[in-house]
Amino acid sequence: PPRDRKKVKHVKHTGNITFDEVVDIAKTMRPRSMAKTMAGTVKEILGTAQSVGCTVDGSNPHDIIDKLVIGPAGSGKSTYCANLQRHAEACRRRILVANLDPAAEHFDYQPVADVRDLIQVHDAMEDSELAFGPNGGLVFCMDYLAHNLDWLDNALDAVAEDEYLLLDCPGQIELYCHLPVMRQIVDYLQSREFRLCSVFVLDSQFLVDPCKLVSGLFAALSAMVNLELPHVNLLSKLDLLSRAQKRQLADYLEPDLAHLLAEHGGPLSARYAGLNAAVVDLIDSYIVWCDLCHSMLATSSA
Ligand SMILES: Nc1nc2c(ncn2[C@@H]2O[C@H](COP(=O)(O)OP(=O)(O)OP(=O)(O)O)[C@@H](O)[C@H]2O)c(=O)[nH]1
Repeated sequence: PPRDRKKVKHVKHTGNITFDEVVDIAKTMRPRSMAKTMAGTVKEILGTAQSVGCTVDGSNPHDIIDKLVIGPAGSGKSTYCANLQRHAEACRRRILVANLDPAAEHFDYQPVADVRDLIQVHDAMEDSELAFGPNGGLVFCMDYLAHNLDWLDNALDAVAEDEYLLLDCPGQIELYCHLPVMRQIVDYLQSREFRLCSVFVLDSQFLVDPCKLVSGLFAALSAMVNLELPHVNLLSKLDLLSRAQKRQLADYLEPDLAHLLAEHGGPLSARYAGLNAAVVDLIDSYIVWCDLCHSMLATSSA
């Protein structure tokens, strides 16, 4: 509100802005921001909104405390959940993890709920009538869960309102990109007052090759559009990057994609210049570049 700054103190802001407005403000403030990346500037703006009492899309910026951990197979979702739970324990805090992967064979966290108590992928594969293969079996199991969501509700009954919950999801990328099942689960959890955001775990190998980078970001983008949740991209396995790749990483965290594709997109890049320009435009319009990095090996994390 307009005010005389010298006379009117302790003004309470009760406004609301949309997340798109936060991103627009971050773009304007970027040259003055101390953050290394655009995502950092967005966080600065969110922090300011929080401190002046302004909500974002109707929620307090700190309100999101349940994370749907998604991403391609083997990208490190379960490892991230286990590490976060261990880290919380070391800080004398509590993070609960629920396993939503009916095909999980091993994970290193103590689950508060485990979908395998409802159905396992082997059930769908070994049933002589169903006789699914591993991928079809997993989709069948997730569909079964979506039709039995009261089970999930009961299993998560122990989770108090202000507790921090991670949902470790399966690695089949089609569940997030075009099948309706994860969206049904998300909608149900939101109707039960879970305040969700999605964490899309992406192997950092994706980030040091421009073509793989585009394909990884497209997968992340389609999950973001399909689930319509606040979305964070998280890079895993940084310890597996070579020294040279680690040096390159900074360029890829906030890249000039058009330049990267033109320089390193392979022999076809000139022929597909128009398509590449459209791809770059689409990604630039929707993705706030990721700067959250994670490594299983704490000593070599970036
Ligand atoms: N070196 C290294 N290995 C990792 C890291 N994170 C995960 N891994 C390894 O990558 C493999 C897959 O990790 P998971 O955490 O099971 O991956 P996931 O995404 O849960 O896998 P799915 O549930 O099968 O999709 C395991 O062998 C992990 O030990 C990391 O930061 N560094």
